[in-house]
Amino acid sequence: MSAALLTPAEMARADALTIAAGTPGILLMERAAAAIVEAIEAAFPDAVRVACLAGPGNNGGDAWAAAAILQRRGRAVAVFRLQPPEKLSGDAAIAAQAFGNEGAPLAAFRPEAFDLVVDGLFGAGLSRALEGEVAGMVDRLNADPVPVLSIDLPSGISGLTGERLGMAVTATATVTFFRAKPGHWLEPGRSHCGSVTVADIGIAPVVLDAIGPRTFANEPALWRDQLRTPADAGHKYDRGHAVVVSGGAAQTGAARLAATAALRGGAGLVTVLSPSSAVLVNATHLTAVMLKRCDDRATLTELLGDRRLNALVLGPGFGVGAQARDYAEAVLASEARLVLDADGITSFAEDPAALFALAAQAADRRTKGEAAMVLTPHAGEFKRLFPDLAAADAMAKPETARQAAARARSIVLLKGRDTVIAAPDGRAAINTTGTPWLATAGSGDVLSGLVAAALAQGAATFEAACAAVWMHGKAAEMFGPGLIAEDLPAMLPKVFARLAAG
Ligand SMILES: NC(=O)C1=CN([C@@H]2O[C@H](COP(=O)(O)OP(=O)(O)OC[C@H]3O[C@@H](n4cnc5c(N)ncnc54)[C@H](O)[C@@H]3O)[C@@H](O)[C@H]2O)[C@@H](O)CC1
Ligand SMILES: Nc1ncnc2c1ncn2[C@@H]1O[C@H](COP(=O)(O)OP(=O)(O)O)[C@@H](O)[C@H]1O
Ligand SMILES: [K+]
Repeated sequence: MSAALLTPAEMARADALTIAAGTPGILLMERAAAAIVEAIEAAFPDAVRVACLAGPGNNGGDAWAAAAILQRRGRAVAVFRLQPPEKLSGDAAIAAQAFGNEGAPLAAFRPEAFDLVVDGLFGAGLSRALEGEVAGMVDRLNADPVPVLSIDLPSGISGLTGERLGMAVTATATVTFFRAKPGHWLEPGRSHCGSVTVADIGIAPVVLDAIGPRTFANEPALWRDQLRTPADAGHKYDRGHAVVVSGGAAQTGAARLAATAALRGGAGLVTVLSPSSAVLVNATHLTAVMLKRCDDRATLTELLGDRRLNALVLGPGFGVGAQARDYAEAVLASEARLVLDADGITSFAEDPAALFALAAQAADRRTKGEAAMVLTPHAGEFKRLFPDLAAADAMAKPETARQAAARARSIVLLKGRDTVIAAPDGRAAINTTGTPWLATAGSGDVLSGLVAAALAQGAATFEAACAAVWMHGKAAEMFGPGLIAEDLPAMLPKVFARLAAG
């Protein structure tokens, strides 16, 4: 549960359960303020003139409380507030009254007069778009180079969806409490947060049992126990046999990228299935990856009769059409799990329901109805299978992916900077790794191969997809600038070493 993300409503429940169990709200606020000050001391030790912007709710209360501590520690603190202390209520009123002066109206705030700005305007309670005086002020603040530390969330960012409600603060750093929120990881929220620190304010993790969060940060804690390391006396077949289907002679590179990634990702064996027309070109480029001829569905079905071939990638460079549909049907009728990507997805654009019915039958045959297919669309491909969900602008990305997964009875891995992986049972994970250098031809093919590697090695379908996405992003981070798709598989040994180090 350490990877759980809490929606603002769930976080309010965590607060309420903690308060009901005997911790006063003002104590939580004081601890939140102490965590903010600690973050300031670590990141901005030399900031002398500090402005604390205080909104009308408890986010403002945190700002008043932090202002008091900063002042005691010798910083020159000024509070600019939307409401004077006497107009506040609850814990925020207590914190504001304890500060010692009334602060100044927000209109008097000038960013250029400060070394650091603490943004305590709105957090979890943001309920509508920033407008008027506040919107203008945020605009001026964002245009000024002064660093900003946001309390809980950059004001204007929805903790639920990561959306900008009107206008939003662009922070240098954000300190949130107990657990991060989806809006810290979903774009554009993620880009507004700067570095995110999650502070312990004494909320007991046991409250999560009552809350039952369904959204997670995609971190190793979510899937580490599903990954296998080769056993001392292990055999290559213990690590599964991944299969990648190649396109015709002019489109073979994508399959080979996926195949290399599957092998580096730990599958014991990897075979490229190639149409006759492309066998020669594939043969010239493959070494550890094996090659087999396959020109029709009957051959594929026969090959999959060997149950050791347990995970298959279909789609990269394959071509859109009836043969892709036929092959997908053959794989979903077998015991192997399917990663359907790129052209494989597009081939079902005219009849997504047919694909979903095949996936449902395959899931029904598996233990506990576990998904037998991972769909790996980018936004454009997603729209082809789920046009109505893609059009529902107001829906948060995890919710969109979750509804798609339920409909397709499959794991849906919706790519982008904030890739989301969702399962039919409602779990959704937001990825935490990656760099914009991943936006390069062929990087999606590598990802498909990595998913197949984790499936081949026996990971549960949701966890396999999550692990692959994390490792793919981590490989890009560790490689750094200048990345092309070929570099990703080569980085995997370092990614595994990082994972092993904890
Ligand atoms: N006791 C607790 O429950 C704790 C709460 N904490 C803090 O409390 C915050 C949540 O507090 P609240 O629920 O009071 O919510 P906020 O302080 O985030 O905002 C709620 C207030 O802002 C107003 N508002 C919302 N959107 C607006 C807009 N666009 N323009 C103008 N006014 C707007 C609302 O009417 C309400 O008065 C968290 O973000 C966190 O910083 C922390 O102190 C930890 C403990
Ligand atoms: N700006 C970005 N930041 C981080 N990751 C990105 C970004 N843009 C794309 N990606 C990732 O790069 C990969 C691209 O996949 P895809 O769109 O299928 O490309 P291709 O078809 O060229 O292989 C996905 O894993 C996606 O999440
Ligand atoms: K804030």
